[in-house]
Amino acid sequence: MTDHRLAPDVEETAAAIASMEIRGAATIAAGAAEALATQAREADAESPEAFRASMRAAARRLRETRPTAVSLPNALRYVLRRMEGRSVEALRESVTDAVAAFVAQLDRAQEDLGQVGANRLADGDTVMTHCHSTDALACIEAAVDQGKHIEAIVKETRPRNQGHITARQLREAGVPVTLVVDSAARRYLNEADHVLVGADSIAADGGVINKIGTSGLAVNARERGVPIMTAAQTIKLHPETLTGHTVEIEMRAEDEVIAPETREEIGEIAVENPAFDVTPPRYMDAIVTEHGQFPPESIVTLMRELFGEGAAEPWAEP
Ligand SMILES: O=P(O)(O)OC[C@H]1O[C@H](OP(=O)(O)O)[C@H](O)[C@@H]1O
Repeated sequence: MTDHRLAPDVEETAAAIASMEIRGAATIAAGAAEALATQAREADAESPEAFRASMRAAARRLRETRPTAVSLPNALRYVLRRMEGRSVEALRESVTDAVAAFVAQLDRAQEDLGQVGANRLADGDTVMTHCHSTDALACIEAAVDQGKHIEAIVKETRPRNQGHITARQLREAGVPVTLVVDSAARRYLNEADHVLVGADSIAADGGVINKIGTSGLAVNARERGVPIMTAAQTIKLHPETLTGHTVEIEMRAEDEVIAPETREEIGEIAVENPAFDVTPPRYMDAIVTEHGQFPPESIVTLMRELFGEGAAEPWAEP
């Protein structure tokens, strides 16, 4: 492998993230970090500069896969900022150490926020979920571990039906599950004590960027008086929003919404498939992180503390 060539694992991981075989903000972050570790191990760069260039190229390839979950650039930034050393060997080691530290931190953060989220749930509660979020599931699983009986109403989450993954994992955790179509959510809010969702990005104003349908669910939950929380480890905090940038919402392929043959039968129509939406902070009761729970409007203080150094792009060509 020469200097700028990407390790096959980087290409494979990038393709898997784009196709959503690897999906979910935290899982994407871990997958991307691990691909950087493989790049570091397999790069046969002859000079430190060539090694650095090959790491930047790998990070650029991973960065371009999906635009919305900020955990991806945050992971790449975490690793590249810790790349240091005067020799290729030293650089290599700094990258693999950074990746190991990053992945350990992700796991720890999820465990810690799970405890915080679990404390908000009471024995006998029914929780409504949307999409599939490992951070959100950590809260329910921790509540079950605390000995609480929790039941779940799981929205299927069109078009990709990640609700099926949630349903399976909750069943494995011993949680009784009722699966409903997305449009049944308001009706079933009558039976829910909490709505619990994950996040792909959290903006500085406390806006929660999560799977499409979250904002409508939040408005309905508020109308019904059901509290809604988002479980989001701090890797989901979006540093660019500190300086007024907005979060790009991914538009996915039209054939995720309608099969080409069916569309053909209908005739000339437009189809749009945004993957995410933004829930304004006033409709969200709490953001649960590994540092405790926050009212959405105050998340900016944590963001400044953890990401105040800005959103530089260490993968850019110098
Ligand atoms: O990090 P965790 O909590 O696992 O997932 C966070 C979010 O990532 C998912 O996006 P997608 O399915 O990749 O589009 C969902 O929107 C979910 O709430």
